[in-house]
Amino acid sequence: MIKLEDVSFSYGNVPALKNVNISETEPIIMGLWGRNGSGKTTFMKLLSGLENIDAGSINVNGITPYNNKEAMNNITYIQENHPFSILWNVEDALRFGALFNKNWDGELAEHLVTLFELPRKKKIKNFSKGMQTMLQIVLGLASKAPVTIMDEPTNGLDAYMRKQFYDALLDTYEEDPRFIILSTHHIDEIEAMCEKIAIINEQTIVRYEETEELKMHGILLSGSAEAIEPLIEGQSLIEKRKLGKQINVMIDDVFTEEWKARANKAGVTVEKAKLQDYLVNYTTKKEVHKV
Ligand SMILES: Nc1ncnc2c1ncn2[C@@H]1O[C@H](COP(=O)(O)OP(=O)(O)OP(=O)(O)O)[C@@H](O)[C@H]1O
Repeated sequence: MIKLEDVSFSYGNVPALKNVNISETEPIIMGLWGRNGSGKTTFMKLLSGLENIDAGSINVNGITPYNNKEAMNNITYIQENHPFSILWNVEDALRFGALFNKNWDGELAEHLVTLFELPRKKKIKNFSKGMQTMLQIVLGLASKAPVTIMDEPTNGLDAYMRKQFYDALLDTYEEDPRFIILSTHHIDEIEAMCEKIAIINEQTIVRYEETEELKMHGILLSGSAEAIEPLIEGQSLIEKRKLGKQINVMIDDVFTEEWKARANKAGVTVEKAKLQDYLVNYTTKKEVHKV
């Protein structure tokens, strides 16, 4: 489905991606997580052929996307704040979708517009942030492109609408498996939908793993300095805070029964870190060191 080998890209003199390597052969739902400026948008632009790579090789569903008219038939990229015409309403957007997407599913589009309770005649420019996001989701899912890329698809959605999106995505994916990429800053909002997650940091993909595997990482310990210090010796710490006599640490390791037993024996509180917290610490590495 996608294969990038040693891909690099700069905006003029500004490097945005360096030596990116990632390969996925299955039509899965993939999460793309990274902090601000890490290179997510650039990565999605290269996949969709909006920009050309400077070095390396890129293959998306069998094609090199840049300057390739086949890209339109294979790849849909729904940007955050998609630039809809100021004159358009939902019906105009759907007509546009049908015109430019070979696999357009009009029935699905209608179903999603109803599900998301989008007004058909109101100008899109007067939509709320969440309503615009919902319309972007409609266009992304109804395009039925073999490779569908959606930038921040949960942005502005409330909990109820996120659930609607979640259900709609999984329904259409089950019916028509395809390669779907969802980018986000907030992994909690998409992790339940994604089989695998790619982590982008400092302009490259640093990890690409099964969500379940990634979720096992990050151990939080808190207790007195005397109890904690022997436990963390030799471990890779990605966060360390002192609160009076208490120390809180996050260890970059897999949360196991063995860890629980060790911590309990030492009288130290132990819990699994939230994935979002783990990723933030992993990519900032405020206190990365072997003790
Ligand atoms: N048009 C541009 N011209 C010059 N530099 C750019 C341009 N677009 C992005 N960059 C730079 O490329 C790097 C990667 O940016 P990119 O937009 O891909 O990150 P991002 O992960 O999508 O960020 P965010 O989450 O904040 O949207 C950043 O250093 C950014 O400043």
